[in-house]
Amino acid sequence: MAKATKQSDRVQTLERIIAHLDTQYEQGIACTHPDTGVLVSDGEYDALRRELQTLNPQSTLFETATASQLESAVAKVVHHPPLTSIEKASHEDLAVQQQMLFKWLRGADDPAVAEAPAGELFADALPDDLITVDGMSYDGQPVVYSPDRFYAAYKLDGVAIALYYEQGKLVRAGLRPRDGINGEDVTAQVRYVAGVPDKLPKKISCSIRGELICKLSDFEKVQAELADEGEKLRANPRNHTAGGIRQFKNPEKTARMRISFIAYTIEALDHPPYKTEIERARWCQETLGIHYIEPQPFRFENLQAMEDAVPTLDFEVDGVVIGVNDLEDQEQLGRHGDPRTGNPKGKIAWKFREEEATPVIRDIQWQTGRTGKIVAVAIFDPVRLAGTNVTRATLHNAGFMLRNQITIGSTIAVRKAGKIIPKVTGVIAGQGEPQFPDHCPACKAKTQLQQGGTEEMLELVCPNPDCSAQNVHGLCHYLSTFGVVGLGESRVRTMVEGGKVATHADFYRLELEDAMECGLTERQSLLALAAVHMIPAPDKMKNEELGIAIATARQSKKQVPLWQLFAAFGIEAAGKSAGKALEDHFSSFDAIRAATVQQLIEVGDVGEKTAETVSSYLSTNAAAIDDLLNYVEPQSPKTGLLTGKNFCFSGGFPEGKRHWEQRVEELGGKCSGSVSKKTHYLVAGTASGSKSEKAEKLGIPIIDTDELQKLLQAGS
Ligand SMILES: NC(=O)c1ccc[n+]([C@@H]2O[C@H](COP(=O)([O-])OP(=O)(O)OC[C@H]3O[C@@H](n4cnc5c(N)ncnc54)[C@H](O)[C@@H]3O)[C@@H](O)[C@H]2O)c1
Ligand SMILES: [Zn+2]
Repeated sequence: MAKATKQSDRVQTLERIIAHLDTQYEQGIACTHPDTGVLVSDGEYDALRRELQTLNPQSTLFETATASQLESAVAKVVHHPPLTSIEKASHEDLAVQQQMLFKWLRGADDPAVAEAPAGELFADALPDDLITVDGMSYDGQPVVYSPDRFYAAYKLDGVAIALYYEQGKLVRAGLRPRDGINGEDVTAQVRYVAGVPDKLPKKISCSIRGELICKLSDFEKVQAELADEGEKLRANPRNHTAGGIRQFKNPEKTARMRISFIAYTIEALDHPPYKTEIERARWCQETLGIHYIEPQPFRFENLQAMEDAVPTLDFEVDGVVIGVNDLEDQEQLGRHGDPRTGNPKGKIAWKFREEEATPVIRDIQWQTGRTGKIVAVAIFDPVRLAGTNVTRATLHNAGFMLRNQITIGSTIAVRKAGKIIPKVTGVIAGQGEPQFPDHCPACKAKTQLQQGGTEEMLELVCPNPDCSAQNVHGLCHYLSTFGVVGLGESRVRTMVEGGKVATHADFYRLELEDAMECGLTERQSLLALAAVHMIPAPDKMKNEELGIAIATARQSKKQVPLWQLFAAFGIEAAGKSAGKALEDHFSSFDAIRAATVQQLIEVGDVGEKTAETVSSYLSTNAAAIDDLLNYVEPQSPKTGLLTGKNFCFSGGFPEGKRHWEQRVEELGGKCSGSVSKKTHYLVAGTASGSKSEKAEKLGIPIIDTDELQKLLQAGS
């Protein structure tokens, strides 16, 4: 009795945890354990599901594709046929995972192999060209399978979607829902997804299914743009994609998310000109021109080679899908559970394994960041994980260390999957009271433990506003916001530690001798000054020329856009977009400085907390800002004949895009990187591609630089 109760408690707990994780997964936010707040890896998640499957195979949780509790009010697309999931071969023990695959191979093989009685697989009567997996056995027999029976394709780690075409035209698109049937309608958003054509080259009706992903090269750009705007970075491409496609209020925002589509199946096409998965992929690529994930004939030994090749791909994958190549045979195998919405028996997903190592912490390094948070990094002897040597990993925050009792000498579990940054998931042995430094490693101020959002988020912070580490990071942020290149963290630190730079204004007062007193050579010092004064191509200039250029630059104040100056301060949660909103609203820096918290809140895009932080920053640093204004002059937005007009430039311009943008801005016009309903003109240069198409669709006038010149002259 007691045992049964314990088991049903565990079942309930598992159902609660899995539903919580599925909801986060669907929302595209980090998947964290509901009780501990610690990140849950896919492998750990899969293990929870397996545990539930063993304890209660009848759990209602298995009746739907996911247990997400996300209730979405948006319109739905009814999927026909339903969008299902795939059974998985996944286990922390490789031998067990292989047995899962072998069992499936046997069951899905040609009837002559699948139904052969034990011991007869090698009898002469059976097909003699079977492929044997060396040294492996399943159910007491050698592992064999029919050649050409199966295909293998990478399993894309993205967001599943079905596109519906009628007579060759895109009419609907819906995400994969928990019930497999009623998916969120993203028809408006997919028009901004790369690789989703509005029209097919053939007037066919069908449903093309695949994954929305953010290519790794695009993801880098997304992160750089977010960093630029002072926004929070995304945890990974999949989470970014899941959130990025759900732009229900402003579908055109999807364009900025840089999402792409890759297909993996086509459904509901009458008289398909293909019979196998491999033929279907080729037809989709070659005839429809749609990127299809490439299937190849399955060979067990190739699984490792496919995993080894992952670093060469420009998108994230989390395994290999293996399926029956002949589409009719695949269909005939049927489904697990519900005959419509159950997972297909003709496919299995081989999940790449997360590798785990258990090193002993030799040392813990503490580092203070720009906002004063002090993070702990565990240092250990090199361990080999997913193809790389790992010697350090972050210990997240003070709350994590306290909860897990992590200290020097503790044996920790470190996991890594593919390209993902190694992660400490827990402690194995040698627990001990963590020691937090009493003093900031940089400025020696007394540290504080500070509650984050939840108890799990307990942070160690340096409360000293003059902390050198915070200061170095803050000064670097200031320079990089203005696009200063050639003056990186180590040079800035040298000058801060040498006592020559403490405030933004100090950069502009810095003399050659000052920099040299910090230990830089004459050349290094000149290059540092040239960077501050933004002298173009300084490394091509001789010392003497550089000296003259710097002296000339010093004579006038630097003119900087108001919003950029504001963003450069690095005020928490107030970056580029807050700067632009404030600039729009107040038009002058003096007006922003004079504004009350209440007046700041009235600005769209500025919340109460941000308004308070901004106001307190501006008053606390009033003297330093006055000082800085001796050297830089914030440029209020121009007003002129183009005020209120939005421009977008696309393609190449011999004079450079920036040249034209500046001229538009001088007359009060605004320039943005993407076309939306608010755009008044698209200025097309050479090879202006998708933006022109979009402008055309939205009925926005497309002009060339001759026509722009006329607008500018009318304005001047
Ligand atoms: N870390 C967590 O807490 C957490 C939480 C929820 C889900 N997850 C992850 O998500 C998975 C659960 O999602 P699921 O059950 O829908 O499975 P899944 O999304 O991992 O796999 C099934 C899907 O794979 C996609 N797919 C990609 N490439 C394909 C190809 N070449 N051919 C066919 N289909 C392809 C299809 O969209 C299909 O629906 C878990 O296994 C886990 O890894 C993790
Ligand atoms: Zn400090």
